[in-house]
Amino acid sequence: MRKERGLLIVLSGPSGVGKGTVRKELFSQPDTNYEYSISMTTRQPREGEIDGVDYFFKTREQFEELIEEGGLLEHAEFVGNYYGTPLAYVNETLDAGRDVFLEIEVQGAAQIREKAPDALFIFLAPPSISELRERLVGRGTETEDVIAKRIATANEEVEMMNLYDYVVENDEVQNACDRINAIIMAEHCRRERVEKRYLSMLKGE
Ligand SMILES: Nc1ncnc2c1ncn2[C@@H]1O[C@H](COP(=O)(O)OP(=O)(O)OP(=O)(O)O)[C@@H](O)[C@H]1O
Ligand SMILES: Nc1nc2c(ncn2[C@@H]2O[C@H](COP(=O)(O)O)[C@@H](O)[C@H]2O)c(=O)[nH]1
Repeated sequence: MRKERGLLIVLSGPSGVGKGTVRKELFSQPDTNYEYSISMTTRQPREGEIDGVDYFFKTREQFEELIEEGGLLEHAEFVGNYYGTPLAYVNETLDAGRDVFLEIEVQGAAQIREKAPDALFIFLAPPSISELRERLVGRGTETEDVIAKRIATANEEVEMMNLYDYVVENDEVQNACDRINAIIMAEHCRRERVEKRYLSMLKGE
């Protein structure tokens, strides 16, 4: 029997909204049924970040080679650094029938919308821009200058939220996780219904 291709789930939203926090919480749940695609970046590792766990850390030369070779599903330059999704891992995992979860910024999500319009697009939104700023400052990983650039970019990014299938407010981490799990479950049910309808149409029922 033909194996159903997995679902590509794209979680996007401004820097500091809590994408990583929500994603880690989702993946800490024992019944999580999707795989996380580890991104590549040219940014310097933050304290405690591990190569191959948080990111695959690359030089600009290595990253540009990957772009040339067509090794990335999408990539973007964000506040001075490259970020991108390895293509082979995503394809192999989806082909094996497993769902893949991407946590990326909005330019990359827009590229995936072009290449894989049947992916599920979720925008994680902050309660307000001032709360977003507080979260970025509170995280304490960027300089004031970089925080200012990320906030300026966030103002443009929130304009894009109407292009997404769903907008989830990250007020409380657990609420956001519950909403995302419900959206993914509903999407699977919708796809199953469409597939059944299509098969019965083919059989002439
Ligand atoms: N619902 C929430 N309420 C309060 N603080 C939160 C919430 N979600 C995340 N945070 C905090 O906000 C900060 C930024 O979160 P996180 O690093 O997960 O954001 P991000 O969207 O992944 O950022 P980036 O895109 O820069 O990687 C962290 O200090 C985190 O603990
Ligand atoms: N387009 C892509 N964006 C990505 C990817 N991996 C992470 N990101 C996003 O970049 C910013 C900055 O990340 P940070 O770790 O430096 O704070 C943030 O919005 C990430 O979600 C990717 O593969 N492609």
